[in-house]
Amino acid sequence: MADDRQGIFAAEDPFALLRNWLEEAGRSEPNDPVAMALATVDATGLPNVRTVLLKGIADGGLTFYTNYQSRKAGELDNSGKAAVLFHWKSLRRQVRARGTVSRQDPAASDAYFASRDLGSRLGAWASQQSRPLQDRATLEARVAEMAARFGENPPRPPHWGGYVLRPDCLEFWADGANRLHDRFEWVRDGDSWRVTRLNP
Ligand SMILES: Cc1cc2nc3c(=O)[nH]c(=O)nc-3n(C[C@H](O)[C@H](O)[C@H](O)COP(=O)(O)O)c2cc1C
Ligand SMILES: Cc1ncc(COP(=O)(O)O)c(C=O)c1O
Repeated sequence: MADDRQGIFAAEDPFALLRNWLEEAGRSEPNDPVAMALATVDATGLPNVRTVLLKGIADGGLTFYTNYQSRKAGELDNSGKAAVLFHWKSLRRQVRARGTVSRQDPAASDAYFASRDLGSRLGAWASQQSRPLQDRATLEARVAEMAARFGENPPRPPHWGGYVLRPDCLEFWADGANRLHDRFEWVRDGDSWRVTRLNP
């Protein structure tokens, strides 16, 4: 097969390509260029999806942070699998990735948590993410309680931290005229990647 993967699709590996596209999206998207839809499945196989922010790309993994007692955490821990999707409307491009997922090394989660602003650190203590909440005032009272308990230096809550998604398949898509889009799928093949152009 002729290798016609050039221009915006040219890269040595899919993570370098994703970084390039994220950099472009950072210049053109009005908000949250790192926002990605995170898909999981529940114990019955029913899918679930919500947005999270990508916070790092390293060693073949994509990192995001959340509450370890949330609905998504239950599904991630249970299945060990996930998929993510970026859609940058300003670029008319999308990227998807799927693979295995595991909790991040606690020391790395500590370091990221420490970099967050104080309000968000207290918020992570206060929010029982995905569980019912009686009213807004209850949440605000919990934030005040946590502020009184921890002051300026809250440690990372045991119920909050990172996940690392290690994709074995990523697809890069760019809009084309007449819906004849360009698509390239990268599939892990041992230590390297096999790239296939797909029909639009
Ligand atoms: C742009 C955007 C970014 C978000 N980023 C995160 C995130 O990084 N981590 C997170 O836990 N929730 C994030 N959320 C909230 C989630 O979409 C979701 O509502 C929450 O995590 C609860 O999901 P769950 O009940 O499926 O666990 C974000 C929402 C939006 C719209
Ligand atoms: C509940 C929640 N946790 C985590 C994040 C992302 O991490 P950070 O707040 O550190 O940017 C978001 C971003 O919207 C969020 O809504």
